[in-house]
Amino acid sequence: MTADLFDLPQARPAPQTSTQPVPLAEGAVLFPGLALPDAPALIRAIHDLARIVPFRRMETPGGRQMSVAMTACGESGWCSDRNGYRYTTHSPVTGAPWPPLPDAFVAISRRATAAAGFPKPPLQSCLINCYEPGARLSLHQDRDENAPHMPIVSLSLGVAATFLWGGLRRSDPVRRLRLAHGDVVVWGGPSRFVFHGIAPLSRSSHPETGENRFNITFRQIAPEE
Ligand SMILES: O=C(O)CCC(=O)C(=O)O
Ligand SMILES: [Fe+2]
Repeated sequence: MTADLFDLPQARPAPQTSTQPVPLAEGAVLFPGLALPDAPALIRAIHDLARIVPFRRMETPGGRQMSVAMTACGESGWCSDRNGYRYTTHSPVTGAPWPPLPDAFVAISRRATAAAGFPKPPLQSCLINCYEPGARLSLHQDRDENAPHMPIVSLSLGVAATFLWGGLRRSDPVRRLRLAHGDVVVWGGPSRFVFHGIAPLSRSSHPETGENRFNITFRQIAPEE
């Protein structure tokens, strides 16, 4: 894969249909447009979930407010506050268990995982991120889960973003990839702990989400189901 494919976020036009998978590293692949047919149902499900547990901008352990607003569903949901990052079985906001995964979520997690060649889909937890213009997620590893053999499945909906895809060390070079509406990235195996993030979201608009970008990530958080 040549570097210039990745260096220019605008180099790849937003696909109207799915196109060929783009390998990112061993165990990591981008599926342009894989979730496009499911996008309206996924977005409806996000709005339904947000009525049960509203999006909120959580505090980091260092006391800063995240620019990305989050909610969750599944057996467990990811939370951050002054005490650290963790998964909880109940929403700290409602005190109730997190809502179950909507059927449309389960279906796309299964499809993407199979397409990437992993034997089982991660379905225990789903984090939903809402980015407004300027919101970002700095370079990090997903390592609050206790199931290193299971991949992360990540879907992008709405306004396109620049995905930062690094290496296993924070200091490794970082590629910039455009993630458009309906794109899916799966990373696992030797890429499970690759550093990644999202550059500040540009102000733009999408017919299905307005100025927002939604991201859904599926994770397995315990060694066995
Ligand atoms: O928004 C994205 O595409 C990435 C989200 C992410 O890395 C995370 O939620 O841990
Ligand atoms: Fe992440």
